[in-house]
Amino acid sequence: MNYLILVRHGQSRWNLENRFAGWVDVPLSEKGIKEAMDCANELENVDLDVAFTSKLSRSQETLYLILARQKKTGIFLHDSKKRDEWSYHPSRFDDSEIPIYSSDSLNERFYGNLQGQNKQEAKEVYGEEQVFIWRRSYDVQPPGGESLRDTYERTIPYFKEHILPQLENGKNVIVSAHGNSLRSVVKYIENISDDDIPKLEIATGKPLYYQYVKGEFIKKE
Ligand SMILES: O=C(O)[C@@H](CO)OP(=O)(O)O
Repeated sequence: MNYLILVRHGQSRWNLENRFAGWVDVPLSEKGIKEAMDCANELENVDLDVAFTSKLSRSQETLYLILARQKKTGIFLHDSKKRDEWSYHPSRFDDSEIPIYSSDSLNERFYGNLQGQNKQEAKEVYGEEQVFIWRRSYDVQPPGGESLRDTYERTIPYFKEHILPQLENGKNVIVSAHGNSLRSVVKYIENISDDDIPKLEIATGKPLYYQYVKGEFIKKE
């Protein structure tokens, strides 16, 4: 029986400052580093075969800290036409090495014109209800940005094409990503309705653990 672990990056500098981050590549805060290290301690004895992350450094930093605790060398397999010829192919990896695939399909929701804005100030300007709708509804796009549906529509095809086959092959998979890309993944694997998805919050640095059994995801506390 193999498993899927989903981790939202530790607190970022802009989570700390209560600003919309989206695709802005802000790093972890000091507290975020500590959260990622606590998460690493929790996962220390969990055997991992393959890692996926976004193109944003906060999710990559979180992943590095998790792998460092496991004394594993994560090796990025970057996309390029020559990758299979020039890269160090995973078939040559030893037990201390783990392939990392990164994609902007796993990036945070693109927050458009809200990126950089303070969330409290946005509530004062646009009203609390409107900001909640932008942040948590399924279908409504924030100005110039992606709705959760838009995020889902890039995240889930990537999940099906790249992550599911690894699970099908019996691999233990970790995905280090973002609040809204992971809300999409959890919506998909737990079959959460559009009406219920606004209630789903994913905490920073707290791993979600699923066993993968015959095509089914079984959540473990
Ligand atoms: O700012 C963001 O990019 C996200 C996650 O931190 O915010 P929200 O939780 O409001 O979707």
